[in-house]
Amino acid sequence: MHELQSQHVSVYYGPQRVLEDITLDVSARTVTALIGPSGCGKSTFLRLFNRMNDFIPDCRHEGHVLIHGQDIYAPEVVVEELRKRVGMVFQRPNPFPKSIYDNVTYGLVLQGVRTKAVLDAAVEQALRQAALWDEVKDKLTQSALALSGGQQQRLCIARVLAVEPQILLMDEPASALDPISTAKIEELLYELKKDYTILIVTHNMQQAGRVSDKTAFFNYGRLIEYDDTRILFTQPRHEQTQNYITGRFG
Ligand SMILES: Nc1ncnc2c1ncn2[C@@H]1O[C@H](COP(=O)(O)OP(=O)(O)OP(=O)(O)O)[C@@H](O)[C@H]1O
Repeated sequence: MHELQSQHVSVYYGPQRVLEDITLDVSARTVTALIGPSGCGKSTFLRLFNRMNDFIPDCRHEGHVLIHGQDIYAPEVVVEELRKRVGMVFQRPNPFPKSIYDNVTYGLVLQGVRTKAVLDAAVEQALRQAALWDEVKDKLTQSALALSGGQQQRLCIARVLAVEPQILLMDEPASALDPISTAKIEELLYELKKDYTILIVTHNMQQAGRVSDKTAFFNYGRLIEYDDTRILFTQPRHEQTQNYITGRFG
């Protein structure tokens, strides 16, 4: 069974349709890159999977969005439970103005976990998974805001991982980072896909080529092409894809 499915999904902001009839299946434990020119609807598509678009007034969709075959917009779905299963990392690192430790434990504390040994273990595990443990293990009580941008972004990834989601949505997670931090995030994706299904929006073609198994190319709200990354970047079937990946527009 597919982990994520979008079946004939169209999305509207008020009267404006920004995604049109998107059908796409994503397998478990893969990285899928969403690419396309600015404004083509990548972030809107990403946000369907944790129902973040629910926060936007006048945003509505048609069609079905499924996780493990279940329609996540069905009335019986508890959105808070859904968001625990589907973590999200944003373009700019957004740590809370709290200690490194408190950032990582934030979600668990909200869930009612209070046992220090459990929280300690979760902090170490999440920071190791996010490839940050060695850099911060001696300063867990220091403010997260004192970390570098790249470290802050890995901390935000650790914060998401601590609540043990199954799916990670990443909206240009490396766009605000320097090349070394970007390389660390890319290495991390490679490790994380052993356990998680990852959707990542990126404007960086090389990055999409390096990190993803599948790539979906969007243009003007339509899914133009979706294929193995290797094929999409070397033998695209559509002229629009060819023009985009070779830098002729976007
Ligand atoms: N909150 C909103 N209200 C109204 N229109 C919106 C809203 N958010 C996005 N849009 C519009 O929906 C379309 C798709 O936007 P979206 O942010 O999903 O595109 P994107 O491909 O992620 O763009 P970018 O690469 O620039 O981040 C755009 O035309 C945008 O102006």
